[in-house]
Amino acid sequence: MDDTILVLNAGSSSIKFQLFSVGPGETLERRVRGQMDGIGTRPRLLVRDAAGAVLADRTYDPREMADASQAQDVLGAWLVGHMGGAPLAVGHRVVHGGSTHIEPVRVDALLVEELERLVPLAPLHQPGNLGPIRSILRRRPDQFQVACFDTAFHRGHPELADRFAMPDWLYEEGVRRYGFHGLSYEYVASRLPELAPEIAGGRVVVAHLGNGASMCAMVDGRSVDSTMGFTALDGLPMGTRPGQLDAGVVLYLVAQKGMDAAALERLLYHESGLLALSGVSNDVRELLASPEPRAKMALDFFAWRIAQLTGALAASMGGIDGFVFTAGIGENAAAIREAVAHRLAWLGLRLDPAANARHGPRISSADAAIACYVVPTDEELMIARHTLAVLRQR
Ligand SMILES: Nc1ncnc2c1ncn2[C@@H]1O[C@H](COP(=O)(O)OP(=O)(O)O)[C@@H](O)[C@H]1O
Ligand SMILES: CC(=O)OP(=O)(O)O
Ligand SMILES: [Mg+2]
Repeated sequence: MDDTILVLNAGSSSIKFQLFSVGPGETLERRVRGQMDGIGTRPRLLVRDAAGAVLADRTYDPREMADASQAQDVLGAWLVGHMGGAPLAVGHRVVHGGSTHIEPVRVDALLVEELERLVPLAPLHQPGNLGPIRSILRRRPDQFQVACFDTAFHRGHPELADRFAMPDWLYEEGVRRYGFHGLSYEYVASRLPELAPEIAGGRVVVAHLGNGASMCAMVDGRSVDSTMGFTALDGLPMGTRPGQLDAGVVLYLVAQKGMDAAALERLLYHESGLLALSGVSNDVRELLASPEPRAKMALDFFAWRIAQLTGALAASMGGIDGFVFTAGIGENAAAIREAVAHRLAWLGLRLDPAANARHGPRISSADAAIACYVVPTDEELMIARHTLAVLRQR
């Protein structure tokens, strides 16, 4: 196992992992790819080898896997049993790096302590990211571990995109628009020169549509704006998060409804979004299959907000040359892509229905003014590249 890199990516609805072997010339070759999802509802562990053959496919009783920390324990046990030894390094996605942590960095106890302070800024993710780091640090203190930050790719934003219109002291203490899904955007940016050379150097909106969803304004492969802000609550509506919200709603809930921080956190991170609008599910697969009018309304709301915020990001870039869909919904839901394109027809986004149905890569029609692509993301590969680089710098 001493030539492998293990990568863990804990998202809001899943824990993904991949095992890579480091080949000659520092190439990374995927050996195993797995995912634990449906945590709390229909927990399922699905693991495949590089050729796609299923290595494990197990479902669990939701009562024995009600939260992410139980899922981590089960996954940890599976990995220990199947990896046959310690990897060269473990790379982790850490959703919030705050204003000080930008570059991927080797993990030590002090770092974990600092990242722990950011838990209130990413309560849905940071605990799930730090749990495995802490547990490996405890069991195998010498294991080389690297933290890669979801906020890093956005740290070069111009001042206007980095600020709220609020007093300076808040900005100074870190109340800024960070942006997230940066590892995904960084990976997409690395793929564009090969997959979409005509837009790679131009102005591109990348839509990362998963259970968490955001969009990035990318100019020449660099992020200049994002729909997410201080936390992963801003911007688009998501599985269980509302997206952009008038701050007056929060004041009203506190002053008139007596909600405390814990109740607000539950409402804003777990009980809003597509789940609340539809009353059916946070999972777009279920919403697409549902006959409920509210499920259709929730999906309309999603597409409408994506279209609206595309206008905002295009304004940040002074125009738009390309649009890229990625992540669970963006890569798989042709109907959502079609609904977004329909609402952006005025901007010149038009799809080729056959290409859209086969999920790309290029899905825009020949007469479209904006080139449109589906680019499957690979946050784990991005993390593995960073992890190897930090390991070699040692
Ligand atoms: N075939 C599909 N059709 C529509 N939506 C899908 C499909 N497959 C996955 N999804 C959506 O993708 C979401 C998960 O995306 P993913 O990027 O893995 O999320 P996260 O990393 O936030 O856990 C699911 O909630 C589901 O709504
Ligand atoms: C930042 C974020 O929302 O991540 P995810 O989509 O993995 O939940
Ligand atoms: Mg994700």
